[in-house]
Amino acid sequence: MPVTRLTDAECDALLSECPAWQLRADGKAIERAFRFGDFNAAFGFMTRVALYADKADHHPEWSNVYNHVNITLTTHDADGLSQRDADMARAIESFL
Ligand SMILES: C[C@H](O)[C@H](O)[C@H]1CNC2=NC(N)=NC(=O)C2=N1
Repeated sequence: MPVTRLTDAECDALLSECPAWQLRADGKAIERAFRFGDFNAAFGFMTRVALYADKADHHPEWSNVYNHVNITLTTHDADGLSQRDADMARAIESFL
């Protein structure tokens, strides 16, 4: 199902609201690195993100090494950024 991509203005607004996120060089994703006190805290965060993703049917591209988590958000159905990514980034920030 085609999904509408964010406009440049919407993308700029998202990045100014969530300054810890960076726009990927190709402009099709946003990414952020997280560091937690230990693995337990990192995995608890990942669990909250996973529950959000399952409910939203919108899934991150992510990795975890001990207390580090890296997340990339993009909308495959749009081949770029959509409102789903903006909503998810804001939700993720609220988990911190
Ligand atoms: C069929 C299912 O609803 C789609 O494949 C969903 C699943 N999760 C998704 N996650 C992301 N990041 N992008 C998508 O386009 C997407 N599409």
